[in-house]
Amino acid sequence: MSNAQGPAKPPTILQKIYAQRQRDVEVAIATPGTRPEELDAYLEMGLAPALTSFVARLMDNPSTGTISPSLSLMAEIKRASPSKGDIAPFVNPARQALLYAQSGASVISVLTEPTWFKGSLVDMHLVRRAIDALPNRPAVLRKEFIFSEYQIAEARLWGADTVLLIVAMLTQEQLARLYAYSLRLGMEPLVEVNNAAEMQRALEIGAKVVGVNNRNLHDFSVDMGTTSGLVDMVRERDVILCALSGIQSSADVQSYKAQGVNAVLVGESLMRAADTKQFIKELLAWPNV
Ligand SMILES: O=C(O)c1ccccc1NCC(=O)[C@H](O)[C@H](O)COP(=O)(O)O
Repeated sequence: MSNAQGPAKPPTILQKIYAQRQRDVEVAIATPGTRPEELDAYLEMGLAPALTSFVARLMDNPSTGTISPSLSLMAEIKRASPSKGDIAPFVNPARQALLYAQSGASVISVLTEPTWFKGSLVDMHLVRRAIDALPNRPAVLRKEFIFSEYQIAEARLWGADTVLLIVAMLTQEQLARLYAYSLRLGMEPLVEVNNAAEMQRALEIGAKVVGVNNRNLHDFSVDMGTTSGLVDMVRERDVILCALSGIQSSADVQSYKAQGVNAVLVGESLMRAADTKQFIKELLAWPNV
């Protein structure tokens, strides 16, 4: 297809995922039992489980209060991805979450997108159930491509403490509206950015937790300097800064720590680790874990 501007560009992976998720949500909202009014009724009945504070949990890790405070870990459950294909398709998310929790993770991120990541709300719910009774349990993040209040209500009902809002996918009006709705349900979102303009948009809505994705979601390229390049924009602000994607070694983590980054989100390298606990021990170098 072409127009006056020349041939139409093929959709990026982010656009493809967004289009598929719109179709998925249309089916869910038309299905008896999961219509929006039913989700609202469950929320009004107080059926969503108790929340833990994402912000408080991110500020707390096994090195908090020591002479060498380090950054916090958001540990991800990731069966597959568009860039890598299958990573750990047969993982038991509940068991993996327990390993993460026992290793000192502050947050457990669960990809719930089914087509490219092979995730689900069932995975997230079972993660929540597995860690629910632990003292000072990690917060649960619904890692999703969110464009509607409906997905945030689903997240809250199925046990999330926070949700991901990807600035690149949303208009500023949508971003502000979804951010406000998430706060109304008691969840401070993780707002994801990939460049200075997106960081500016996140700061404009008053985001308290901002994640810089080192992975460009349009072409899959990973640049670990993406986070470093945006650190100065939040230095004097009351913002928790997180580095997302591509983190594989303690050198990566130490470098972000030195730059003032507060947390790292790690998926693939944790899912591929032969010994998850040992890997986290080496990666984060927290005392007493
Ligand atoms: O991981 C991908 O290939 C991907 C492609 C398109 C959109 C999102 C994608 N990943 C989501 C994430 O942000 C990562 O799962 C997360 O940051 C962890 O990254 P990693 O440690 O590199 O697995």
